[in-house]
Amino acid sequence: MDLAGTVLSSDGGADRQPVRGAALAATRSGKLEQEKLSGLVKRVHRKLRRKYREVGDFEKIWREHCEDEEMLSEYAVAMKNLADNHWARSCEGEGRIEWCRSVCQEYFQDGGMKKALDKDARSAQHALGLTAPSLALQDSAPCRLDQQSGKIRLLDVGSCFNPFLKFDEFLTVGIDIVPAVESVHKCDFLNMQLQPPLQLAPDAVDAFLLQLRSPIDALPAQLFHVVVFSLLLSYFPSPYQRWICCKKAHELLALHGLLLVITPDSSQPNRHALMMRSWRVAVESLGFKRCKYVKFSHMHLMAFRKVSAETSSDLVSQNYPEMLYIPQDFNNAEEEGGFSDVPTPGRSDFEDDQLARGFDELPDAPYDSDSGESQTSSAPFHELDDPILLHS
Ligand SMILES: C[S@@+](CC[C@H](N)C(=O)[O-])C[C@H]1O[C@@H](n2cnc3c(N)ncnc32)[C@H](O)[C@@H]1O
Repeated sequence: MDLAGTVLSSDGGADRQPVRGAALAATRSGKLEQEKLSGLVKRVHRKLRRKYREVGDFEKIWREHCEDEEMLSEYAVAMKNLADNHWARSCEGEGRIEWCRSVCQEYFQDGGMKKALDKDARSAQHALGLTAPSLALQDSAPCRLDQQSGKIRLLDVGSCFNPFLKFDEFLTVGIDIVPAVESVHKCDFLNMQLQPPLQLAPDAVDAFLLQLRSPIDALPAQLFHVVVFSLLLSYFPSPYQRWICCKKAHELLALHGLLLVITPDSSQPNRHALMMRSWRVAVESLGFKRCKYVKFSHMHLMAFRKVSAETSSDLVSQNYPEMLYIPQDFNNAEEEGGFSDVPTPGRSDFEDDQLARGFDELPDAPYDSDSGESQTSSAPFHELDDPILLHS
């Protein structure tokens, strides 16, 4: 191999060698750029966590964080660049968006919602000891999609570059503290206010969404069929902010709507089984029921149905917000480069029991643990292959 990476061959292909060398060089420089961009994103996450640990006052550090426009703009450009030029080019990174899309199609368009409601009704009958079909089963009319446009109203929180905009079946509202593209509205979801639900016909609700302009400070409750948190919750340095987001999502969703949560984790499926069980309990406590859970190489992907009209937030008897933890919440060594993915304290009997039960949770990729359906027959899901970013 010469200095430019040209490989000598015996088949007279010397004229192809410079091309191959150039391709190798381009791949290498692409990788380097990807690492640089991922590093920038990762540094922003780390800085926020470090400040939270040092200062403790989340309101204060969040205000300062949102005021640092230069840093946030660099972050937004880096995320968009990663999506456009690195993940998209190789199909990496598209997986999570395609997964969200296919879950919505199955649920809203291919009878998934009706199946879920019928199942709920059967379980309720069973619990009451009934055998004959009851009214509940016959009347399980799903929340109707807009009769005019038939579009699925989707709120993408932390949208950055608006990845759902290109899909016709969605009426997408993308929001972000620092939008990377014009179609995303500026909005801090943590501080966004909720208004009473709109009392409008479905087509007027669509018109309302289409006329929204930046910045968005408030949104009416029960407005959306889907809320997406794609790589959002781990942005926050404390479980409490994750909890606030999930609670708000519940309030913003129509009954039977879906919350889709994607969170990074490059470890083996069973490594954080206890953590994912904990997330499930916390999110379900708000009035959701998890209906899908898959683990890709670098992330967990979960779908929760809104099953109760009321948003319950019983913070007294259980410490639900704390249950939305991530390994980095406990990791003090990450700044020194001694990043270890998860704390490893000794376990109590109770924790052992919880851990054992956690293993019941696990999807055996590509198996979907909650629907009980194999995904091998569905369209292939590509996985985000950027452990550098995902370990941030
Ligand atoms: C890791 S990026 C994920 C981008 C995109 N959803 C994806 O899956 O590639 C997290 C995004 O969440 C945004 N974000 C963080 N806190 C937010 C908040 N309180 N309200 C709205 N967006 C927020 C960030 O600005 C950033 O664009």
